[in-house]
This record gives sequence, C-alpha cells and structure tokens, in this order.
Amino acid sequence: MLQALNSTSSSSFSKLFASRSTLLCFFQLSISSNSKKMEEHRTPSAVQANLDSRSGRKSASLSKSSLNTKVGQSSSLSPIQRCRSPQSVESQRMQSSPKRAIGASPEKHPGSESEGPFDICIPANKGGVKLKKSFLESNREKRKKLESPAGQHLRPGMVLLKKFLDHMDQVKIVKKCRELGIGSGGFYRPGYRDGAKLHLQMMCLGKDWSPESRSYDKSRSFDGAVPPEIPEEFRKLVDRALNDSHEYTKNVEEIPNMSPDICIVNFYSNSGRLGLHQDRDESEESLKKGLPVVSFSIGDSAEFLYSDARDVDMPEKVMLESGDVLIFGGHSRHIFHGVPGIKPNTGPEILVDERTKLRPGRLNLTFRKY
Ligand SMILES: O=C(O)CCC(=O)C(=O)O
Ligand SMILES: [Fe+2]
Repeated sequence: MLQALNSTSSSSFSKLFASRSTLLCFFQLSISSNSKKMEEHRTPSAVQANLDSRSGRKSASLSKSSLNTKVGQSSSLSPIQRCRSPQSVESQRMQSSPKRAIGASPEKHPGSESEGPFDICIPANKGGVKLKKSFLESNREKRKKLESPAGQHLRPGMVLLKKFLDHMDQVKIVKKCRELGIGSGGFYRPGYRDGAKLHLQMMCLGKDWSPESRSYDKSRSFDGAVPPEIPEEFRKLVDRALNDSHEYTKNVEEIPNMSPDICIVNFYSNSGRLGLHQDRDESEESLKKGLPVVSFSIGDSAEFLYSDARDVDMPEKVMLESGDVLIFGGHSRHIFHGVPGIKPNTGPEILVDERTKLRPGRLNLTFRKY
C-alpha cells in the first residue's frame, strides 16, 4: 500500500522512506529537494477524519535529552513532502518519475514469499554470521545501560521505558517470534494496495492486519492462515510496561490501560525502514479512548521519528535501542511516526551469538487493542 519517493536531495536524510499506513486511508511519503512543505493528497473523507481526530491538540513540548532531540538540531533533515495517495495519483507519480518511487525498486529481503515464512534467526545448520563485539564495544554497552534513565516522558501520552526488557526477556521474545514466525501465519513481506512492498517482514498475532486492505480480520486473506495467539508472557510484559509508564506520567489517565488483542511483529533487516504514518485502523472506540500502542524494540537500534502534525517540517526523534519499550496513547495516540533506518550491529551480542542467532536487524512488536 505504500510508497515513498526517493530524494535527489544532498541532505543527510535523503534516504528513501517507505511509508506504511495503518491509517483509515494511506499516504505516501516523499522527500523533496526544493519544497519546504509536506504535501498530502488524500480522499476527502480521510481529510475530514484526520482533521477531526487532530482538532484541538497542541504541539507537544520537546524533551532535551540526547536521546530525544529535534531532528533538525542534530542532523540536516531534508524537508519532507508526504502524500497519502489514491491509487490513481500513485500510478501517475510512478509513471512520471519511475526512479523516485520506492515501490518500483523491489528490495531484496532474505526469505522472500516463495521460500516460505521468513526466519528471523539463522538456522542452526547454516553456520551464519557471528558478529562478535569488541571488548570496548561491550563495555560501552554496559556503561550506556548504567547511564540511561529508566524512563522518559517524551510528551503527553508518550513514555519511553529505557531497557525495560532485560536480555533474557529479549532472548525469549526472539525465540518465540522465531518459532511462531516460521509456522503458519508467520512472517511474510507485505505489500500495499498498489503492489509496492513494505521494507520489512511482518507477522500478526491475535488478529490479522493487512496493509493492503488496511483492515483487521480473523485470518489472512492471501493464504487463509489464522494468526497465532499473543503469548501470555508477552501480555504480562505489556501489562508491566503500562504500569511502569504511570511513574512518568502526570496521572494514570494520561496513558489508559490496555489489554492487547493484536500484536504486529515487524522485522527490519539492515536496509529496512518504515515511513511516517499513523496507527489508525483500530476501532473507533479504541482510538477515541486513546488506548495506547505499546512498542517493544529488540536487536539493532533505530531512530524513531514522530510528529504531532502531518505538515511539520522537522519531526522529533528518539533512538530506540534493544529492550526499550515505547508507549504512545492518550493525546499521543495519533502521532505520525516512522523508522527511517536501522543502525547496523548495535544490538546486544547475546541476540546474535550462537544462543539466539537473530539475523542482523531489528525486531519490533507493537501491541494494540482493536
Ligand atoms: O518499528 C517501529 O518502531 C514502529 C512500528 C510501527 O509503527 C508499526 O508497526 O505500526
Ligand atoms: Fe505504527
């Protein structure tokens, strides 16, 4: 469903954005070298829905921590031009500038659809990559852990719990996702309505969410597979994260409690990415209540961009590292967010060594209530 346009800009942010939308209607993200404004094309109903949902909200203030800076302060983010496009607009765009359409250049992912479900770990019989970290690197990791504050209140309704998942939790999550991911209903590389592919592998738990139809269902339309249940141990972690988040909010109502019935598991290889989007395909009731999205990051680090409005020039950004849990609900439930890229070889060694053998990349689990 999504597409993004490449940039010819010399900016450091000229990397392609693949934009995936869990919106009622989707959009594509493009980066323009000559425009300072984000631009959007969407259906009138979507425009209305979006205006309705965002009316009356103010821009949030910024945290000044090193992990949470205005994008423009530390890097020269190029202006972003974003288009959620009906298919016709999309096709025209691809025809007029084929080289700039992300979906036009299929990305090579290991484990494509034809090979069966994607395996996020390197199978035992394949020697695989062993990325041993240097002693210095390992020490740096330990120091970082000690220095990192336990939680950050990023803006109303949005809390980041640093290193919330310990190494053993992370190993268990990887192993469980691997086991489920190679079975029925496991990982696949999803596509959008116009045929463009997302730059990640995805698996749903509890319910299916399709980027193509932008809807939830009991089973997957393309193969009829019923998604595996959300494991109980995952639910417990979500519960604990939500409880802990209240230590950092003004009051408990700021992030309402939520019992997930869907988990979207994404695996990003080193070239994976996800364009700015809103998570808005959940039920009206869930969205109205601001029931939070609880997001686990495991493996390599990634920058997470977020902004309150679609037409903002400079989204804020925060680094998501292995073990971090990001929660956005309440007033932040409708934030635009995306992952512009993965930082290779930044995950904990225990995930990539013989014990776990996670492929290079990043695993992300977002829990929501439909
Ligand atoms: O990978 C992430 O941190 C974000 C994932 C996300 O936004 C989504 O799956 O909707
Ligand atoms: Fe999302």
